[in-house]
Amino acid sequence: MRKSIATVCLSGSLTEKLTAAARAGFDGVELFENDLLASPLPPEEIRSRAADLGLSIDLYQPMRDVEAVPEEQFVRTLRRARRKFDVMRRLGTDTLLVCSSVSPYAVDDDALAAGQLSQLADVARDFGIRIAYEALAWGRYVSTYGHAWRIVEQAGHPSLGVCLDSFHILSRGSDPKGIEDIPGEKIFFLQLADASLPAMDVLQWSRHHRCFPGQGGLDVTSLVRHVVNAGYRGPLSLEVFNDVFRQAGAASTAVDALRSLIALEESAGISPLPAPVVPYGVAFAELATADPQPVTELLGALGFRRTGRHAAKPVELWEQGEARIVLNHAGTTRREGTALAALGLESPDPGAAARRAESLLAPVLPRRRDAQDTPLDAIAAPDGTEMFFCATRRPEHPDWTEDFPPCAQPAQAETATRGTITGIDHVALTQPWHHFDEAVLFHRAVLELRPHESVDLADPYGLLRSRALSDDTAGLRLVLNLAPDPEAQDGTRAQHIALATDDIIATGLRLLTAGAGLLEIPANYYDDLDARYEFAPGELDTYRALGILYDRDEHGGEFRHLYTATVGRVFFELVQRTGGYRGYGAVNASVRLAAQRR
Ligand SMILES: O=C(O)c1ccc(O)c(O)c1
Ligand SMILES: [Mg+2]
Repeated sequence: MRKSIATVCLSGSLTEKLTAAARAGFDGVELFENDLLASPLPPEEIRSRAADLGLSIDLYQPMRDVEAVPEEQFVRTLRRARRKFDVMRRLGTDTLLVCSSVSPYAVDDDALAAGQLSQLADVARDFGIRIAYEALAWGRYVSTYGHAWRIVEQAGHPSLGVCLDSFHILSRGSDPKGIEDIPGEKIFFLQLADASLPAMDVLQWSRHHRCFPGQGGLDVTSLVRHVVNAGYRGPLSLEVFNDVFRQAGAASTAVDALRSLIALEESAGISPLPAPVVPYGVAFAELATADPQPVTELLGALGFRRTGRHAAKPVELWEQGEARIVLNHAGTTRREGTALAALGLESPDPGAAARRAESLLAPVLPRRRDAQDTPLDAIAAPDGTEMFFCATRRPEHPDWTEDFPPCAQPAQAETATRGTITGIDHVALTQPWHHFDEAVLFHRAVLELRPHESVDLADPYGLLRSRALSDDTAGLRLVLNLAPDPEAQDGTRAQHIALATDDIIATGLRLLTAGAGLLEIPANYYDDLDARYEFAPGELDTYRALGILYDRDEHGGEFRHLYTATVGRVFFELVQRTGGYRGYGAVNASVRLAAQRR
């Protein structure tokens, strides 16, 4: 279907908004009146710029407080409407959105509403214009789509139809099934938005916390199915009021927006995409470092061994169990010290995974970083992290580990005790504030990961918003964090790699013996644990000594985890899950964050 976006979704001047929408690949826009009023360009100029960019102006909006008002007020409305119809003619747009009245002078009288909307539609018809009537969730008397449709039906005017807005319908908990009772040709326009849950006052929720479909908690997909079943064939148009998108760059917001419609068309069964290819897990995490010594010491203390060295570049492979760290000495600035630069995702079909990502507008990176490297399909995530779709030592695919010929081991590493680290449990990526919702949708759509509820974690100097995504068999887990202060030079900017261990105590002891810095957890935390749970004799003393944190879920699943000191922008978490524990120890986050602040 045609895809449009309301100018209110994007930041900047009207020209910037139009350019961003066109570059992303939209077909049209809804022009918000405020964007027109604030623009120095005459309507004819806006019309021709849009046309030059390949954009139609699909809707002009909003006109307010039209219906069910006293006669003298309605006369003024008609006068204003004639002027607006003239502007719309100059803009080359033929549909005007009218929101249901919020006027204190409005009355609860459907016949009056239908009569006045019909008179407005009469005038509109002379200009070749159609009126799309939308029920605002907070409308004075008309707040549901069913009520708006009854009034439109009663008016029976060919130039009057309804505008459906997924936010107003779903925020009120209306059943979208009834949409199928509206004739498709009377649905003049469809506006789509999702929103985060839980709800708040509906007007504030609508004006500040809408997001693109797939980023929030509303079932926009089913609503679209009902609208298409009703016979609607107009554009799918995004109308999102969001405080973050108002400030973020219009170009990236527009791409994020179009991605949400592409994913929505797939989920609603309108147009298919290449099938999702769910990764098995993390094949490797790549750390770029300007200062390798602290991080190699830490990897050694964790029991990793340097198993390979790139033939041509200062890049090393470190391994333990299925956990692999690529250490790139050439890849970052001094200021960063050490940072997570890339993730390898173990993929059943790397090529197919890349094609799906590309169909969802993921930026595709060159398949080889250098001429001699194994070709790998790669994309950039919204935060800039490079994501490689790869296969590790699977004969049917190019093997990335072949870029790392084995290197001689120092003697003591050969005799080291069995490693207790088995793989990478999850990776936590700190997101820039304006890419958080975008990143959720990106990973959900591209990797078919299921977003968990967003949680707000108390940090001593702010809040850390955190949202995990995983697949149902939990082969791959990503945690997206939104730091209170992304510029800060402390733990809140850090990315972290959580390593799975089958023996957290042995791992902790090994770190302690090696003299590696462990995060110090206050005694008060252990006094509280002691008050909440019963432990075996001595168990809690071990946790105290090693800084192990503990959580238990309602099914008796247990989670034990500890943290290393932070190196550059990176730290490691060691996690041991037992009894089917699926969470991330969120209850312990504030204690951990405070310790990292110290
Ligand atoms: O918040 C508003 O006033 C408003 C205006 C126009 C719309 O289409 C809408 O959904 C909300
Ligand atoms: Mg709307």
